[in-house]
Order: sequence, then C-alpha cells, then structure tokens
Amino acid sequence: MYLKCLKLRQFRNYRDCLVNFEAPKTILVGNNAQGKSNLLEAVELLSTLKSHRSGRDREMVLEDASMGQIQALLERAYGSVELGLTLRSQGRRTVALNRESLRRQLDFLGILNAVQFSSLDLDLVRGSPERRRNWLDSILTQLEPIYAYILQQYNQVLRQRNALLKTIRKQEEERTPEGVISKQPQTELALWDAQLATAGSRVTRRRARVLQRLAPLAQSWHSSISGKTELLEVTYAPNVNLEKDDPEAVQQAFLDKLHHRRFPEQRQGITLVGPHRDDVEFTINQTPARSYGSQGQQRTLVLALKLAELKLIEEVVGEPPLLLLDDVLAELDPNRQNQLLDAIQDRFQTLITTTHLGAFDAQWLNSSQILSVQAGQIHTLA
Ligand SMILES: Nc1ncnc2c1ncn2[C@@H]1O[C@H](COP(=O)(O)OP(=O)(O)OP(=O)(O)O)[C@@H](O)[C@H]1O
Repeated sequence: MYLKCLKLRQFRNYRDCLVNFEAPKTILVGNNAQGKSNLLEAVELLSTLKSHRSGRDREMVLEDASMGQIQALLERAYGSVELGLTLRSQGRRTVALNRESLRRQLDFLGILNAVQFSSLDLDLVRGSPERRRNWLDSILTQLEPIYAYILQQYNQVLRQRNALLKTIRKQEEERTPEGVISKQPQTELALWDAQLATAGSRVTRRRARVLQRLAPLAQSWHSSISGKTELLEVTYAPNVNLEKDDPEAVQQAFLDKLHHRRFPEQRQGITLVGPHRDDVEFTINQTPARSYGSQGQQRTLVLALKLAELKLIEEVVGEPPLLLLDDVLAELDPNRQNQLLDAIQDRFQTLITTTHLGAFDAQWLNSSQILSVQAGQIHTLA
C-alpha cells in the first residue's frame, strides 16, 4: 500500500498542511517540538484510530480550535481510498471513507496498515506488562479489525465486574455480626464470571495465535541481526493458561481460576483473573532479556520484533504495510541501520523522523524524499 498524500487541518500544531509523498522513503527533518512526531501520529491514527501518546481527542485538536481533521489518499492493490478522521475538542470523533461517513468506526480499521517504531518501543522489553499487551493488541487490531471490538467488550465486562466486586467488598465491610447479607450480588457475580470467561477467552486465544506466528519471524530476524550468535524466544504468558486453542476448554480454565481466586478478588474488590494481566516474555539464549539483556541486545530485539510485525502484516493483509520510524534510526548503529535498510528496501513505504541528517547512511539519503518540518509547516529539501 502506498500513502500518496496526507492533509492535516487543525491537528496538533498543524493549521493547514498538505504533504505529497513522492518516494518510498520520506525523511522528516527538524528541531525538537516542530511537529515531526505529530505527523506520524496522524498516520497512526488513520491506521488504528489510536495514538500511543494521547488518549484524548481534545489534546490533538489545535489549541483554541474546536475541530481537527486528518485526510489521506491511500493506494491499495484494489484501488485508491480516501480516508478522513475528524476530531473534536468536545464531542465524538467521526470517520469517513471515500467521503462517506461511516456509522461504525470498526469499518475504518484495517485499511491503512502501519508498523510504528519509536524510541518508546525500546521500552517494550523493560517496560510494564501493559506496554507489551498494548503492543500485541495493536498488531491484532491491524490483522483482524474485529479484535478491537472483542477487546472493547472484554474491557466493558471487566469494568462492570470490578464495580460489582467493590460493592461486595463494601457490603462485607459494613456487615454487622448479626446482619443478614443479600445473596443478590453473588448471583450477579456468577453471571459476570460467565461473561468474563467468554469475552476473555476470545482475547487470550487470539493473543496466543498471533504470538505463535510472530515468534518464529522475530527469532529469525534476531538471529540474522546478531550474526547467528543469539537465540530469541518470544513466549506468551497468559494469566489464564490455555493448553489448546479450544474455546470451551479455555472458558473452563477461566471459570476454574475465577473460582480459585474468589476470596482474594472479593477482599481486594478487583478482578485478578483474565487477559488484562497477561504478559509476553522475551529470552535471549534462555536468559530473560528484561533483566540481563544489554541495551544493544534489547535494541536488536525490538528491531527484530518490528521487522517481524512488518512481515506478518504483509503476509496476512497481502500488501506491505507502512513503516513509521519515529526518531529511532539514529539510535541504531550502522550495522542495525543496514539490516533495516536491507529488510525494507523499497517494498515498505517508510516515513522517518530525525533531528539531523548526519546519522544517515548516504544510501538512505540518496533514495529518500527529504522534508523539513518547522513549527507545523513542511517544505521540500530534496
Ligand atoms: N493540540 C495542539 N495544538 C497546538 N500545538 C500542539 C498541540 N499538541 C502538540 N502541539 C505542539 O506540537 C509540538 C510537538 O511536536 P512533535 O511532538 O511532533 O515534536 P517533534 O518535531 O517530533 O520533536 P521531537 O524531536 O522533540 O520529538 C510542540 O510544540 C507542542 O506544543
């Protein structure tokens, strides 16, 4: 797929800006806080309807404006598509395809596929489990947009079950020795258990499946970048174990664990069982990368994961996704830069941000469109 142009109106620090992408690689160069990451964020939003930086639409709309817009023209194998996203400082966002407003945001997902690689991703290994869950979820959403809905349903059940557990805890705390306790919350809890198991097993099974496909790809990249000296293993650590990919078996395992954790859950007033407590483990030569991996090894690992994402999305979607490199290239040594260059060639359209061109290999510079970004304005340099 190829992003031909992007138009930003009142989005972040862009008042009105049109960018035509004229080469498979575009380097956006500029000082700090000029709007380079904002532009990549706009593409990320068109891809997943999520930004890894901010949850609030209000913060993404240009200060003092009430509405911001991101529009793009994308070429896919089946034809051109016009994407439009309108953000409001108050009120709901709306999405449009080929200028027609869509009723369901789900239908907007999976049209523009992109893999994002920013310096924040270097935190994927050392960061919290939530970081790794979000990473996994964003891959899944791209591969299978319905996953966004599945996850939303799970989170909704989780919130409601947590509220009920808090009510139960409060009731317990306020109970006098001779007081009679209502059975109703417990009956209600059994209903929520069943819903949590159903929705949770959908999430867990999908996460397991995607990792099963991603892990060998990442392993092979990691081996090649490390000169075959390191063996990477990527393993899913689900909160509810799944022995096989069978919905009923996973739901039963879920219900068994809920039963087992009943008292701590009611004491703490929160749900302790489910994929909101999953993690992903990375080991290098059988040692946890988190605690032992050097900075260099962790960089290799994250680069391998990103390359694996590109490959997997390409395999599943049938077209190469975009690659968004936000300020990470300079952090990779020449060897890793070249590995990346070899891997993407001209097959994956790549948008790269940087504060200086000095860190780039001459080959990169010669084959790229170079744009300068200054206070929300974009000019062509080469
Ligand atoms: N809603 C908004 N309205 C106006 N300006 C905004 C808004 N949100 C962010 N900005 C501005 O955008 C700028 C940040 O841009 P961005 O994050 O793209 O930086 P960058 O060019 O990638 O620089 P760096 O190299 O530091 O990452 C800041 O000046 C910030 O004040």
